[in-house]
Amino acid sequence: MSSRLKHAINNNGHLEIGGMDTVELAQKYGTPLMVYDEQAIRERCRTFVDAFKEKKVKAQVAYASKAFNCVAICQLMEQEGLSLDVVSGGELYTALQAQFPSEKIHFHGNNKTKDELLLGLDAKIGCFVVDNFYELELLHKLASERNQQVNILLRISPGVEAHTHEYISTGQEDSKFGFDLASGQVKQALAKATQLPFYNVLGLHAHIGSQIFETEGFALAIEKMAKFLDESESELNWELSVLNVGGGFGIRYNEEDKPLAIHQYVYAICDKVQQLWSERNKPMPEVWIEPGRSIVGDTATTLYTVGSKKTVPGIREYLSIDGGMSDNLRVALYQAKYEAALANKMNEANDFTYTVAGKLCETGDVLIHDAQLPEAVEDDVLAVFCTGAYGYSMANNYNRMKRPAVLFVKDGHAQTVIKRETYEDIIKNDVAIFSKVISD
Ligand SMILES: Cc1ncc(COP(=O)(O)O)c(C=O)c1O
Ligand SMILES: N[C@@H](CCCC[NH3+])C(=O)O
Repeated sequence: MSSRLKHAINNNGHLEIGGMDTVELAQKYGTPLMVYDEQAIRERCRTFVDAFKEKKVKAQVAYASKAFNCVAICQLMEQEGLSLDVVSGGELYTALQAQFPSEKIHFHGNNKTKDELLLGLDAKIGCFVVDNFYELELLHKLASERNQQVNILLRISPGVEAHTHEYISTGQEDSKFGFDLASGQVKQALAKATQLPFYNVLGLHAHIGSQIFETEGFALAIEKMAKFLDESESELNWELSVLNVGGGFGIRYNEEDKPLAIHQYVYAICDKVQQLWSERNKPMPEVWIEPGRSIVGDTATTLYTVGSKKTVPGIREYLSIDGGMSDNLRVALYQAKYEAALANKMNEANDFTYTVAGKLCETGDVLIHDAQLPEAVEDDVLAVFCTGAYGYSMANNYNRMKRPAVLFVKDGHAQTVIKRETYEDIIKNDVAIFSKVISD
């Protein structure tokens, strides 16, 4: 299969990641196991940052931590000099526990609760991305009660539909996110926000969707924002200093996916802003972006152990593994397609076709529909590639499954960054309704 990704294979014919034999990792740490190539994450971060430097555009690259959030990844992002996008109290709390610099945290969400807003205010985070009129009022009320000045961006819904799965497209008019541009809500919100004394309105934010393979959608959203600013900046006596164009840069999960290189997305965004702002005769704003998937997506591989097989004569052969939709919901949710290999048989021919099924009690719990693999037997190690984004972060305890362990590997060294859940973890919030007295 020439179109497959190239993988490192060691002398034992085993898949290697970060200088580690994945079959040995599976034996030592158990499965399902998520293995992140730490160096690859760092390289993705640097590519984004360097691309802006090459274009000489002042920028903030904020890692969209919803893609994968834990203390270790927040620490890594700080080391790489990135900012952080959070969308909930839980993500914010994790970042703060990791001692991520709060002034580089941006807080998103279409229904941040009062408690979450207070957590952000207490931490003096860098910026709130205000999503709607309710939040515009509420956040200002809370800020004024504390006599605290806050930076905000207004999230707009620019009316640009990214060509992606319906559920991960967010910039269209009919969206739960942001102030609608076409109907005048953005102007109304901006007029209000710029009058409110505890707000420092930095600029606008638009995110058009996820897993995007072209740059036209970003250019269109930027054009729409520039046009809007032409019509409203002077009227409101306000000037935008930050333009946040969100994330959504695509990655290659399988041979159907044809993403651009990271720097091509960044160059296209910078070129468009530079062109329009020079036409507008205005100083360049800071450009902020929020990549999630394109930083971590292709840097992790999930290892599973092969168990039962079932042949449906003349139809298919099921190969079952010890995880499934509890550690990777994306297939059931978006019909996502993944590639896989047998980590212990990397040099064997892929002569067999299997339907890789999870172990959850759900017919739709299939991870790969037609996986081309060597003949698989029990205890083989199945490696599913590109599971780094929205894998662990959407993992769940359906069927009271334990969420997997997560490792960072680098230079022949493995580090646990999230421990495997235990059965004790599974019942830790359960409250018994009576105590059973055991008599002998
Ligand atoms: C507001 C916002 N920013 C950033 C992202 C990150 O997107 P991606 O992981 O596709 O880069 C998302 C998710 O789609 C989002 O909703
Ligand atoms: N969770 C989604 C994308 C949503 C991104 C957040 N707006 C995925 O796995 O592709």
